[in-house]
Parts: sequence; structure tokens; C-alpha cells
Amino acid sequence: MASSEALKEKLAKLQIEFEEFKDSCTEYEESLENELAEKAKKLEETLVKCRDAEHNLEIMKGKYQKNEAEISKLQTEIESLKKRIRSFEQQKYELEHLNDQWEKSARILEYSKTMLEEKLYHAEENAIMYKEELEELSQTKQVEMQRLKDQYQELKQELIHIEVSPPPCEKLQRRSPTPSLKHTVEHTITIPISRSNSKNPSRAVSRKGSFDENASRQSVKVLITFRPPTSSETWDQQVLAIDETTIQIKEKNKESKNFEFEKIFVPGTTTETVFQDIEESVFKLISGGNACIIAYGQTGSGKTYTMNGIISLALKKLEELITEDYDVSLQCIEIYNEQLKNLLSEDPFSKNWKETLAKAEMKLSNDWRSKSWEMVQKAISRRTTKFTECNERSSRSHAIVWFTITGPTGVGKVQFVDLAGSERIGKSQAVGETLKEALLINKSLSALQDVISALENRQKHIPYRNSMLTQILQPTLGGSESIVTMIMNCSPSMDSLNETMCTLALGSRVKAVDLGFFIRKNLVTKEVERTLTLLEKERSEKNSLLRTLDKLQRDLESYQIALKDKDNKIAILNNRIKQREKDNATRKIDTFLIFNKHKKKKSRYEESDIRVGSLSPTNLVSPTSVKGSRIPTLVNLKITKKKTMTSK
Ligand SMILES: Nc1ncnc2c1ncn2[C@@H]1O[C@H](COP(=O)(O)OP(=O)(O)OP(=O)(O)O)[C@@H](O)[C@H]1O
Repeated sequence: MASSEALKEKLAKLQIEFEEFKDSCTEYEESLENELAEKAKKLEETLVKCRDAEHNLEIMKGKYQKNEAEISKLQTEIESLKKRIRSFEQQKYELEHLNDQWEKSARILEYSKTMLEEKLYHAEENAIMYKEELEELSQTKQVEMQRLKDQYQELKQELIHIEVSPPPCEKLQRRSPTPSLKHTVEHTITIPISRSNSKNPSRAVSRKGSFDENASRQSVKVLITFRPPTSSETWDQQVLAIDETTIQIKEKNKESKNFEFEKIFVPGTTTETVFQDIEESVFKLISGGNACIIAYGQTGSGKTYTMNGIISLALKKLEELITEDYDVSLQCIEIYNEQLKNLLSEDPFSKNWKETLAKAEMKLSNDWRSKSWEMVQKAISRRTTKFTECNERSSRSHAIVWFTITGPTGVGKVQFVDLAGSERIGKSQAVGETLKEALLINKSLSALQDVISALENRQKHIPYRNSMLTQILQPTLGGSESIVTMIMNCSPSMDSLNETMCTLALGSRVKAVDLGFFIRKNLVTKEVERTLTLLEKERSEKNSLLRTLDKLQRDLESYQIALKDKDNKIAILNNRIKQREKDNATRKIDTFLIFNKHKKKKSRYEESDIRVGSLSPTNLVSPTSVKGSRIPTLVNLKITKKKTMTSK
């Protein structure tokens, strides 16, 4: 019984203990549930944060990608800018190199200029010396000639005396040193040195005898024509006085200059009047002779005007003279920059002048009378013209209208030559291509002068081959059956005074009478011949010196212009270099600014990168755990940075 009582008691105790345990379990369960609820709440909060962080991460990623694209764009820009800088630097280097070269050539040119000036100075000195010597010599010769003239008069008197009362044979033999005395005297010329028009030695010579006076005297005929002044030009007749045989130039503070010619056509003379002196050439053509009519002068002096008038009048004359027994052919050609063009066709310029010339010959049919002038006009209108400082429509080429007439008396040729302007290069203000063109014009005009001088001096070698112009003119220029007429066209304008003087000086030189040749043909005295040979030598030396001087002056001018041209180019290049340097500096500043901007962006990006990295869902730590940052950090978040970024 006692044991059951004890058991009951034990049971009651256990029940109480159980109840207590049950209570504590319930309590514990409650506390666990509370704790669980709290944890779940916290988890919920963390998940929300995570989602926010993921969202932020997405935004950051977007920004990062945008920044990355921008950075690569900037990098490309930087690369291209660097490339441009490099190319500018290369250009700058090249320009500097070019500048050096220009400077070097300028120095060389300067040196050649000095040398040329020195040569010119010596040539001028020589020319003065020769001139003085020549003047002295010519005075001596004049005395000598006077003596000869007196001798001749004496001989003539004696001859008259002999003819009136024939002496015994022995007497004649004694008086006459050679059996041909009578013959000699008959063929001797009268040399009236102090004739009224002795100003011009060509007309100061008259003769009796059987040889052809014109053949020796008129090898080259020089006509001077002045066109009327235009409305914009002034002609001061006190400074430039023109009459029919003399031109006097009286510039202020300068020695006055006189030029004398056989024929001077004053301003306002008609082309018909000028043509009267050329008509002879057309007649010569009909009888199988040759003629060359050349218009020379500065740009705008009226060469084309005169030549066109003369061609049209010559054609009219030919129409009257030529019968159906004659064949007529025409060539209209243009020489430009040492190239030839057939103006009767659309063919381009060619260097092969012989072939072009052969092709250019056009045989005219029987109705040529009505067509030839029209054809010539059409051809002339095709000439190369340009605007220059001196003429609005300046012919920059030499034009030749060439008629060949084949008839019963032989083949006659006439060349009408309208030369390109002879103005000095400095005046035309030519540069570059135009300068080259002007130099070639000058070269061919010099070659023409040389040929004419050689013809006048009866030189053995005539330098036709020195230019295309002279080669083409060879058939009519020179030769005993040829009449050469040079029409020296001048402008009366005060602005063109220097050019007019050059043209007139050339005219005088061309017309310098070949007195020596003329007299030697008729006098047989050895002493006179020797003296004349000397005189002729002196004259040809003087002429050659004057030509050299003229050439040197032209060369000097060309060099000066070329130098100026180069100086201008150097100045332009220097300006360009300066501008490029300025541009480079601006670009460098721009690049620097872009670079700084890019640098700022990069550091901002790196900062955001660090922030994104701190928002790891697995390693979420309390804000206080990240040093110096109050933003939660995501650790082990796998953002793969591009290599380029990490390397930067
Ligand atoms: N005798 C003249 N009478 C009236 N006007 C003239 C005379 N000569 C020339 N002229 C005028 O002067 C101007 C220049 O003449 P032209 O073109 O013949 O000169 P150019 O020497 O041939 O020049 P370029 O060498 O440049 O060709 C033209 O307007 C022309 O009509």
C-alpha cells in the first residue's frame, strides 16, 4: 500500500514536473516563434535591399557601358587627333625644309643677280669705251673718206681730160696704175658724206654704176608707226615729238634722245598709207620672189590692227594681180610656248612643228578670192589671247599668215607675221606660267633680232635654228630674192615711253646701214677696204655688245621677277606655317580639355565601380564595417571589367 502511495506521489510530482516542462516548452516555443518571425522579417528586408541593390547594379551597369562607349569614342578621337598632330608636324617639317630650300635658291639668285649686275656694269663700261673708240674711228674715217672723195674727183677730172683728148698710150699707162682704171671709175660710187639728209647714213649714199642699189640698201625695210592714244592715255608732244622722219624724246632731267628713220607714220595715219610702202612686197611675190612683213612692238601698240589691215589690203591687191595661171595656198599658224598650231583647224598645239606646218598648208580652190579673207579672219580669231596689265586681249603668241603663189614666173612666198608683245617682263607683272610664257616670247624675239642682225651683217652663219619662229620664217627671211619689212609699232602714251624707246632702238639697230658692205662692193682701194673691214668689225662688235646688254638687262629683269615671285611664295608659305602652328596649338588645348574631361569621367566611373562592388548579397555587412563608407557593399559580385579598363 505504501508503495502505491509512493508511486502515486511520484506520479503527481512527475505530472507537476511535466506541466512545468510543458509550460516552459510552450514558452520556449513562443520565444522561438517570435525569434523566427523576427528573422523572417529581417530576411524580407534584406531581400528588398538586395533587389534594390540589383536594380542599382543594373543602372550602374548601363551607365558603365555608356561610359565605356564614350571612353572608347574619346580614345578614337584622341588617336585621330594624335594622328593629325603628327601629320601637321610632318607638314610643318616639310614646309620648314621647303622654306630652307627657297631661302637657299633666293640666296643663289641674289648671288647670280650680283654677278649679272657686275657683268652688266662691265658690259656697259665696255660699250661706252667701244662707243668712244668707234666715234673716234668714224671721225678718222670721215676724214679719210673726204680725202678719197677728193682723190676721186681728181681722178674723175683726169678721166674727163683723158676722154676729151686721148693721150698717147704710154701716157695713159703711166697715169693709170691698172689697165682697168676706166672700168673702176665707172663703177665707183659717189659718196656725198655731207649730203643734206646725211642724218641717215642709209640715204647718204648714192652711186652710179650698174649694180642693184635696192638689193644692198633695202635688205630690211624699217617702218615706224604710232597708233593714236586711247582715251585713258596721255601723249605729251613736248616729251614725245614725232614727225615724218624724226622722233625726239625729251624726258624731264634726262638727256634728249633722237631717232631717225626713213618712214615714220604719225598717229592717225591710215593702214592704206602704211600699205603703200609694202605694196612692193606683193609685186615681188607675183614675180616669184619672197617677202616677209613683220609687226613688232609692245603689247597693245597696234600690231594686230596694222597687220590685219595690211593682210586685207594685200589680198585685194593679189586678187587684182593673180590670174588663173597661178596656184594659191594658205597657211595660218600660231607659235605659242615653242609649240605650233594650225589656226585653220581645231588641231591642238604640237611640238612637232615640221609635221604641223606641212599639214597646215591648204591649197585654195579657184574661188579663193571670195573666201580667203574670211578664212584668215576666222584663223586670227582662234589665236591665244590673255588679259595683261598692258592689253585686255593681248596676243600671247606669234601668228603667221603665209601665202604661197605658184605661177609661170616661179614660186613666191609672203609671210605676214604678227609677233607677240615685246614688253619688258617687269611691266607685264608676269608671274608663274605667264612669266614662263613671257620669257619664251622674249627668247624668240631675241632669236629674231639675232637673225636680222646676222642678215644685215652678211654673216656666213645665220642662226635660224635658235627658235621655232626663225626656223619657220627662214623661207622668206633673208635671201637675195626676199624683201623684209619690219613694222615697228609704238604707242604714243607717256606710260609706254620706255617700251617705245626700246622698240625705236631696235629699229635703229636693224636699220644701221651696212655701209661697209655697200662701199666695198664698189671701191677697190686696199687701204679703204682694210679701214672699212675695221669699221665693220667695230660696228658688229658694238651691235653685239648692245645686244648682249639688252639680253643681260632682260635676264636681270627675269631674275628679279623670279626672285620676287619666290619671295611672295615664301611669304605665303610662312603665313601658312604660322596658321598651322596656331591651329596646332588650338588643337592641343582642345585635346588637353577632352583628355581632362575623359580623366574625370574615368575617375567617376571607378568610384561608382567601387560602390557597386560593395553591394554583395552574400557579404552584406553593416554600414560601419566598410571603412570610410556608409553605403552597404556587395562583395564577390561578379562584374567582369574589360581588360582595357583594368589596364588603364
Ligand atoms: N592705228 C590704229 N588706229 C586706231 N586704233 C588702233 C590702231 N592701232 C591699234 N589700235 C587699237 O589699239 C588696241 C590695241 O591694238 P592691238 O590689239 O592691235 O595691239 P597689239 O600690239 O596687237 O597687242 P598684243 O600684242 O597684246 O596683241 C586695239 O583696241 C586697237 O583697235
